[in-house]
Amino acid sequence: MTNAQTTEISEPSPRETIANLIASIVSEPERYALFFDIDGTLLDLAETPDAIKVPEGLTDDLIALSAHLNGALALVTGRALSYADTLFSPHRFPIAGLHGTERRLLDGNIIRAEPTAEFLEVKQRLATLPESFPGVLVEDKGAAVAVHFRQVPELANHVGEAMRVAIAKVGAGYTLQHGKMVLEIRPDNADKGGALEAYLAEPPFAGRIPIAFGDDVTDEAMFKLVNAKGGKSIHIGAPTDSTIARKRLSRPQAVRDMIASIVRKRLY
Ligand SMILES: O=P(O)(O)OC[C@H]1O[C@H](O[C@H]2O[C@H](CO)[C@@H](O)[C@H](O)[C@H]2O)[C@H](O)[C@@H](O)[C@@H]1O
Repeated sequence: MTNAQTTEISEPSPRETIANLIASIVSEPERYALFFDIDGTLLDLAETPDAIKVPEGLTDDLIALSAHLNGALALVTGRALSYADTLFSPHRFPIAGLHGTERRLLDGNIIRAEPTAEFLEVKQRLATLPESFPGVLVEDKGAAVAVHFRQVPELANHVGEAMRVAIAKVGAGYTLQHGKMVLEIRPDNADKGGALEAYLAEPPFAGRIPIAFGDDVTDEAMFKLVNAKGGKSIHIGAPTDSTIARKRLSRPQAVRDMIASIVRKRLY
């Protein structure tokens, strides 16, 4: 699906520009709730899952932005919640992990689907996939498993076939999640849209206009929910990317610049 409605917000537009979105968040923080995807949105993509870098200053800027919004800032990621926590340690943001299928509540408790015996067995078998397909990387995320082929794109079809067989064996309660150079098996109890909806039902998010930033297929569920609620959906990527988001930023650096700009402006 080509998105003819996506507008480049880094360039002036008659309706809304990145500058006036920043100005609104600076002057009326109580109106907005911000939701950020991590890989490809806050952070630049890397060759392997563990090679990502959190740029200096980003955690402090996110903490300041969160304080400005009275805490209405959440990370909604495909990463395991526990891993995402380590990226921004020691601060603990509200986080929904594994594509929205696990979520930390206000009281600190985490809701998550318990892995089935079938899933655990299949995960164990998938761990041996690199023996047959060198270069393929298996990421064990606890209640989900990702198989990456970024370093061996020529093996995409083989990974696809292996994952179709795997998901059939896992059976009920799981779904095959597509992503950037990756295929994952994750619980089907929720998605990123469901996670946003749950956040928007509780303080400090309730009653606010959602603004969601994301770059990947899994973020489309967030954009759908945000669009339905009259919020702002912002896709990170090229104008030709397929998305239902209504705004665009070109790359993670532009997201980080936007965050830094809000944080600096609110000080004056
Ligand atoms: O929802 P996100 O926060 O964007 O997480 C999506 C997946 O991100 C990671 O994989 C992606 O980023 C890697 C590091 O840059 C890259 O090597 C890989 O090709 C990308 O698919 C993460 O490893 C996955 O578990 C997340 O689901």
